[in-house]
Amino acid sequence: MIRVEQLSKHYEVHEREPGFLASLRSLIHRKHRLVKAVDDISFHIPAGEIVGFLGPNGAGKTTTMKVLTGLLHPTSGRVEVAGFRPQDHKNAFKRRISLVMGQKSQLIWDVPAADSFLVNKAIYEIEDGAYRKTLSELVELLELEHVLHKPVRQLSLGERMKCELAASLLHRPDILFLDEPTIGLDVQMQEVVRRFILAYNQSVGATVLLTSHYMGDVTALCDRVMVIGGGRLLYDGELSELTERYSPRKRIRLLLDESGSLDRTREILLSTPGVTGIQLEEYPAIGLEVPREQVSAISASLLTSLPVLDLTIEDPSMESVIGQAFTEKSAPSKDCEPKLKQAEAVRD
Ligand SMILES: Nc1ncnc2c1ncn2[C@@H]1O[C@H](COP(=O)(O)OP(=O)(O)OP(=O)(O)O)[C@@H](O)[C@H]1O
Repeated sequence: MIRVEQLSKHYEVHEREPGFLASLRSLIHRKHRLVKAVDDISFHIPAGEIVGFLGPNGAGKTTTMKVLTGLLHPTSGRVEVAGFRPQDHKNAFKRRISLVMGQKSQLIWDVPAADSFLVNKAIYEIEDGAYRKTLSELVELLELEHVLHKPVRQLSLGERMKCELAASLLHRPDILFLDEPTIGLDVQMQEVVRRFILAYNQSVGATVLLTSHYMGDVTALCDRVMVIGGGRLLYDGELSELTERYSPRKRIRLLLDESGSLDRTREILLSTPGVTGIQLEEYPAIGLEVPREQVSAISASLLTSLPVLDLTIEDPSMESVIGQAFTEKSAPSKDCEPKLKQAEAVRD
């Protein structure tokens, strides 16, 4: 559905030093610097898949999305989306895709969202029956009934985001590019948007490429992730594998019965092989780290040696996993090199 081969997008930026004289000098001698926003990346996303596109600020995620939707021309490489070259701007292509940018609004600020929807109806030439049917489905799924007729500027961020999603999906695209769709939303609203994306993916069979800094979005929606940094694709594979590779430890949280003594607890933890990162500051709540493959054995042992009221096992945050992936990429070990290279091959 989406095929990207050796895509690069480079910008030549004019650099000017501060100050009046430097401004004058730059009129004659212009200094340029090449910014490799996207640098030789290849991947393939089959129909119906939801893929998380992760990376730090300035990594090249938005640039890639803009190339995939035809907003930017690639400097080099081949891009094919639903059989189209996005840069050809064919109407048939535009009807298949949608780009939702959490940071940018497509709704008209001073009029109700319902009016913006009518504008989209006209742009995409949606016929009346199909429009009414899709609109009523979207209004129900996103619970938009009470906000549809208020001017957009009076809506809360969450209400506006739901209207943005509805506006973007009225033409029932089957390929979605979602750039930070939950940015700034509270936890409850993030959950509503996630559930909606999943429901849309399942009902339309839509292919989704999603960027987000909220790892909750990624873990809830994506089995596969691509990690980009400095314009290069650093990882392309299963989310679970990324977590296992770059985070070989899990966290165990324990809540103990206060009848036990702190000193005795410390002694037991220190004498349990594999336990590190012991946090006792909030005793009787305790945090510790254990090797991933020993998590069951150590949990079982702690349940017998300590007066445990509650035990939870957690994966590390995705931020720390990605941070680790970046550290290793800058100084790759023999072990991680093949996996990182795998990202450079096109997936079948
Ligand atoms: N029009 C442009 N001219 C010059 N450089 C640009 C331009 N657009 C983007 N860049 C640069 O390209 C790089 C990638 O930017 P991009 O917006 O794709 O990053 P991103 O991964 O989406 O980051 P964020 O998470 O902050 O949105 C950045 O270094 C950015 O400054």
